[in-house]
Amino acid sequence: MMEGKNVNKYQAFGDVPTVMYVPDFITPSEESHLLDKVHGAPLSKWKSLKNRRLQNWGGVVHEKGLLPQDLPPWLTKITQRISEESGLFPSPINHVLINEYHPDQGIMPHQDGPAYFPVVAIISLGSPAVMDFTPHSRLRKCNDGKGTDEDALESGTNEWMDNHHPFSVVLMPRSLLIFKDTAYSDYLHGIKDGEVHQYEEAINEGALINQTFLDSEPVAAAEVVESSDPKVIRRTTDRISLTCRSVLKVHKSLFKF
Ligand SMILES: O=C(O)CCC(=O)C(=O)O
Ligand SMILES: [Fe+2]
Repeated sequence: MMEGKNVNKYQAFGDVPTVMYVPDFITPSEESHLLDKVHGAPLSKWKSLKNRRLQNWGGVVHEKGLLPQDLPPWLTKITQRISEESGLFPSPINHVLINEYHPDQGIMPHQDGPAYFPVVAIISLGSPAVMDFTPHSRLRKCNDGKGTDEDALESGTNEWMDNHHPFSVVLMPRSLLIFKDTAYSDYLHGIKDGEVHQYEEAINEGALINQTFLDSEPVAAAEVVESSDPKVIRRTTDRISLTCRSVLKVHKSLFKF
């Protein structure tokens, strides 16, 4: 696979080599443009779930592959850039899920489905949030084989095999997060409900220093507090994320499934 031309921007983190975070991947005006496009989509494009809304672009993902639909130009522009710069996608990004979260909404810890190539690129817009990664329950020490991921998350006192440990990434607006390989296969990822997200364990803390976040529009309604108890306060602005992935198996017609 070819290395991306800006591969040095795609810094991995210490013992979590399969997570990359690029602050300010897009400019404030690109952010506004993307937000306008997301909000300009027809209302019928939104699917409401219990705890968030989403738009599905690129077609319908089935267990066996993708029944494709062309991505609109405003999405191909950004996905081509991610693909070219990172050099991590084996084929064009052909699927984008757009999630919208109110400040008190999150997403349950989960793993992405088997239909996707195991590299995920997430662009964040609007309010910041903290994404938590938790090792899969099969990686617990003394695993009796019966533990569920819910058990693992609830007990909090788990010991993990090897160097698998829970960690978090602060997702600032305009940033790009990429996770792949081990982070994709051995961890669940999720975002807590609630307007305040702690981030003591954030692996990208260094990348947050000098963020011009508080000065920038249109997201001044949220705040990153650096103290002995660092946290992200989400306040009034929604967070919109673009989850960009490749589905390798593409079906030309429904009959070929
Ligand atoms: O909103 C995000 O950053 C994460 C979304 C996600 O994990 C997903 O759609 O599978
Ligand atoms: Fe996900």
